[in-house]
Amino acid sequence: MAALEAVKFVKDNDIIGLGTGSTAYYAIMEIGNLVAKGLKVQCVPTSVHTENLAKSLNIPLLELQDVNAIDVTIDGADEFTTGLQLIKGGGGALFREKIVASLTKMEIIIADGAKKVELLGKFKVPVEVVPLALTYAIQQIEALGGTAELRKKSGEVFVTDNRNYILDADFGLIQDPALLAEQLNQIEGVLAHGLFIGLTSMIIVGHGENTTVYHRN
Ligand SMILES: O=C[C@H](O)[C@H](O)[C@H](O)COP(=O)(O)O
Repeated sequence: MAALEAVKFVKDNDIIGLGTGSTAYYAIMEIGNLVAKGLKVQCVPTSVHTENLAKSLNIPLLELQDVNAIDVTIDGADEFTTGLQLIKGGGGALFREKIVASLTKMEIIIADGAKKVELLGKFKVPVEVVPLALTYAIQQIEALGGTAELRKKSGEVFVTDNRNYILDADFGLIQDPALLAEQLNQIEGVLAHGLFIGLTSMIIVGHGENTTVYHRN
């Protein structure tokens, strides 16, 4: 329901950012339906997985490096506050998602109500790190009071679409996400992290057949 509500903001001739994950999937499927019925949009995927899904639906695509601005992006989140702060990157797509969000005029997050929190941080903060900087980045995260665990999938080190690693960083409940976001940005070798602060226009939360919308103040 949240995905269908979000897709109502998509108009003919828009450039649309396509998020990544099991929630964004529903929005991409709906955009595919509308494109098949004649909607004229061009889309920017936030991951290789989303790119492949969009191609399978014949959704016209643009390369991220060729785009100056994006009208609407629909993406998911791993945690959110009603103040529109997010943790993203549970699926490892955080870097492209952050570039796309930063280029986007209306960033719409769609999520299940169970992801709503008072304070971010129960979900570990994904930090994408250039492999050479792994040990240094772990030291720096520890110096900030966190612990960092190298993400693995099926027993193998998880490698992002950009050929980097993910550290899942635990800082406990985060009192000042904007400050932590800046501190993580200062670590050499960190490409991006999953704290999305000041990037979201609205969050649409699905509850069964109903939705609740949180707007930027
Ligand atoms: O890297 C993945 C993205 O940030 C997703 O938007 C996030 O992990 C939420 O995914 P899902 O909708 O599958 O819970």
